[in-house]
Amino acid sequence: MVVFVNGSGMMGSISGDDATNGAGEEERIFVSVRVRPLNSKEIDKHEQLDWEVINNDTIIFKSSLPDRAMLPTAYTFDRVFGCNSNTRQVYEEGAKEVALSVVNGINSSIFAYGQTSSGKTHTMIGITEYTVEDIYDYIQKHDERDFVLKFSAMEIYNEAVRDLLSMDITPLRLLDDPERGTVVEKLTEETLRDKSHLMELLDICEAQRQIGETSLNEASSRSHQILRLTIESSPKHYQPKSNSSSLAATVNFVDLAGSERASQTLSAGTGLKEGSHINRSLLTLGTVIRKLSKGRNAHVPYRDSKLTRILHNSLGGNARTAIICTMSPARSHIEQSRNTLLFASCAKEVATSARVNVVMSDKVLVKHLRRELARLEDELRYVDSTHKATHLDELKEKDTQIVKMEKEIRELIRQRDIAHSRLQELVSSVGDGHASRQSGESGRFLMPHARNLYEDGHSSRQWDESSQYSLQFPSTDQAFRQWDESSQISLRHEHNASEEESSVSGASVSEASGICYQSPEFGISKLKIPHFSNNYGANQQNSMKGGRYDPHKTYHAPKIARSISESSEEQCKEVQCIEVNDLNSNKEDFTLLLDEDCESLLPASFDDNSKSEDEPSLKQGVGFGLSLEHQIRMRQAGRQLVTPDADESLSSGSGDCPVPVAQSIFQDSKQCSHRPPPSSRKEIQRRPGNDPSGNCDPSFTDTEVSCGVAKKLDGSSDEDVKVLDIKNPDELLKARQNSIACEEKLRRRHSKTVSDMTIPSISNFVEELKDMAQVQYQSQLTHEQLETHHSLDENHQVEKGTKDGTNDPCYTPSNWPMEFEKQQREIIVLWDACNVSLIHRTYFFLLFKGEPADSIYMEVERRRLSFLIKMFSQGNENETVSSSLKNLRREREMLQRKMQKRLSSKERKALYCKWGIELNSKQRSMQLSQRLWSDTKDLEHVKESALLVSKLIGLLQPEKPLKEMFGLSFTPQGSHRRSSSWMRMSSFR
Ligand SMILES: Nc1ncnc2c1ncn2[C@@H]1O[C@H](COP(=O)(O)OP(=O)(O)OP(=O)(O)O)[C@@H](O)[C@H]1O
Repeated sequence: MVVFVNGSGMMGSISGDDATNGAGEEERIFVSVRVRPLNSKEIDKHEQLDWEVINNDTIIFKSSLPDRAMLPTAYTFDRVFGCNSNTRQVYEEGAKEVALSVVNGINSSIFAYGQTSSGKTHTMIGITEYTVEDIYDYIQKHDERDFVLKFSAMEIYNEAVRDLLSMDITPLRLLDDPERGTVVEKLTEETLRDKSHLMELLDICEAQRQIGETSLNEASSRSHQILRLTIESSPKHYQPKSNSSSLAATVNFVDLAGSERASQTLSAGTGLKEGSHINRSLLTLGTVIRKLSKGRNAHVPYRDSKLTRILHNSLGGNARTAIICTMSPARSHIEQSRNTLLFASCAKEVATSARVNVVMSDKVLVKHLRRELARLEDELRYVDSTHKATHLDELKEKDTQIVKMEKEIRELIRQRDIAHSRLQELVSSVGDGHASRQSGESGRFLMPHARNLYEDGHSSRQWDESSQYSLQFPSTDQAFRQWDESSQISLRHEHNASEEESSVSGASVSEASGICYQSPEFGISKLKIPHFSNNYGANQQNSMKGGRYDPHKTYHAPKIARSISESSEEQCKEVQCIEVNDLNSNKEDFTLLLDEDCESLLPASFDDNSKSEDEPSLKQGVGFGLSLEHQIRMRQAGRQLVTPDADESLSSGSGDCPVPVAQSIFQDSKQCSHRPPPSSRKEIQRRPGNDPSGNCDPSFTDTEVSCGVAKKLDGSSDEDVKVLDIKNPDELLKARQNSIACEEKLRRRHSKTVSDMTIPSISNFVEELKDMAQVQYQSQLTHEQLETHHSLDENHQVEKGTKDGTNDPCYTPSNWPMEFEKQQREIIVLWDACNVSLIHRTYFFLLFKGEPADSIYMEVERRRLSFLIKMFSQGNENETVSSSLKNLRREREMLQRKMQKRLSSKERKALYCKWGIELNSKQRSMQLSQRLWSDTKDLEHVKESALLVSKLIGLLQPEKPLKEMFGLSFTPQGSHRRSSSWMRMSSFR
């Protein structure tokens, strides 16, 4: 409940927040009785004192009259004041606590009830003054709050409400406000300036009050007077945590008219009417008090009189109430005194529920709202700042997470790079390990497995004699016809193979030995196809277990990638072979390996733009048509050729067949059975010397071949090699028959080159060239050593070598510039005739420009191309040419697409004009692609073709000396080659 006091002084009640006001507790009306002393008239009449205050709360009737014997003798109230009690004491002990509740926001009322001249006015004047004094004293002590005191005064005379602070005697209406209750319309409410101001107003009220002379009181108050003091208070400074409530409460000082009977007042006329109104209000007051004293369920007739209507809240509402009943002790007033005590007794039973009122005037409300607004704004700023702080914290946390993740990513990238580097190291170290462990072991071959190459350096396993082997042999009749028996003996001795088995087809074959043989004519040989038991399917396995190699099937490179994690138990026994028909799947396997582990091996000269959907095989091949494994092997082969074992074994060799050398190569070759497939099945079947029984396949087209140099091993003349008649395939074939191994490799390279659209990196291209040159160099060197070892005419050889330089692997003709041009033109023609890859031509053309050291590379290339010419002339021409043309066409298509990607529109137009292509023609880029390397006689055209191709494939700075860039130098060291030829191998690297 909130008491609202407006500016007009109207009072009412509205619903409020009781929780903030304190729960109202029922409190009985504080009832006290004050007995005044006998006045002069009573003294004069010698009035008997029938009442005696025996203590602070009890008054007794001590009359000795017989008719009064039935009366109660004692009345007990909250407080009883005797004749000697002064008003101060009455205030302090009977009214102060209730009256000062107003400063705490609690409405209060102090009533004075009693018959006329009993001392009501006398008491209430004193109570009012003392209360005012204490209120101002309280205000003075509570300077933390602002107080506003307002005063109003009214009287109810003849049931008319009159404003005692106004000269207007027009009765005031009572209004019923649904929120504030009964309000007195237009009642004057003065805001007090100070205490004196209040005193002045009190004087005015006293002067205004209806006073009449009665028989009992010369200045009898004929009306009910209500003095109303309203106190509003609020804290001076807003303090959110403290009590900042604004309070407003009213204290009513009610001086009732005398409750005597009209007859007692001896009044008549106006006095009678006056008395009837007085009694009506008092009768209603008594009824209300009596009703309230019996409980609140009964109807309380507040509205029966204006007095009870106005004092509704003070009697049965939220106000604290104190009633001071005054009485005369004189026997003559015994009846009125008894009635007063009866009224007091009823009032003592009435309870009210006082509550603290948070009172808001408009001004206070505005002030309060402003303060509340400020508080909310402060809170909003606080919340906003807190929210911002939280948001910033979240951002900081996310930033920290991002930094952490970036760090992890960098770490993962670093680990990946380390893994790649480690992989490369392992690949190299494993290869080296194989080479070093193979030499000098007789009867057993270290059989590396492709998988092991990528595992660790201890992956080499002894060749298991229980394994199934099949052998493949040189692909020409000549190879077998010229087979030297001594080599078979040596091999049998070396590998404990059965002679019977070795003599099959005129060539040594042993299913159990798994050896390779070297033809003295061809300078190399090798081959083994270890058994195919695992990973190749039961049919294949069964077909090979009996030593029967199906000549109608071709086999080639093993699966590498999948083998990395497989059981090592299997690794020494079999090398997986895959039919050529499975080439695609094999490629996928290899791709898998490279994708996962060998990405770092990709040539750096290709940027990301070089990748396209058209070139998914970029990673499928590393190097120029040769596998990574092959490159490793080739390096091993080079080392094997110059190991001390080779020298020691010279004596066991015979003639032109250097067994140790052959063995070295052979052993090495055994590691490399995972090679590309033959070009076709027909090719195998047509090969001379092919054993149709199936025990061996002399074609060994699906085996890895180490390149020897026929001309030096079979003693053929230098001219046979160096002077090529490309118009005479038969002659070419005859001249190259002694280099079958090399041819095989070249053929494989050719096959690989034309069949694989991978753009080889120039670095790998160079590596292979160096391998090739290295083999040739060593072959020549070995041949020279063999001749010396077998006590040939050394002087003659030295003289011959010195004379014509042919004993020097790095021999360069004195007229090399002219010779170079001649060979270059020859090679260009051969490239075109063999449908060699344009990229290969480009690399080669840009690398070798006529320096003396280029001679060996030119020689190698010429041999390779000569071999291809021979291949074309062996009845396989149609198929081989078709295949090479097909791949060349694919390469041109790839280059065409590159034009679209790497060349701007402007550049393309310039090229079309330069190359004589109509700008309005269709498929201009294809036309340009078709014209690349098309004119073999125009060296300028060749050069432009090379430069354009190099640009299309992303070769950086093709004009620069590429040979130096890629370490492709071949430095002859003729003066020391006999004593330290093996050391000179470093010059190839
Ligand atoms: N306790 C008292 N001590 C001394 N004098 C008193 C006391 N009470 C009343 N009087 C005196 O009695 C006279 C009448 O008192 P008062 O006017 O207060 O009576 P009243 O009850 O108000 O009468 P009415 O109802 O007619 O107004 C006054 O002169 C007053 O001074």
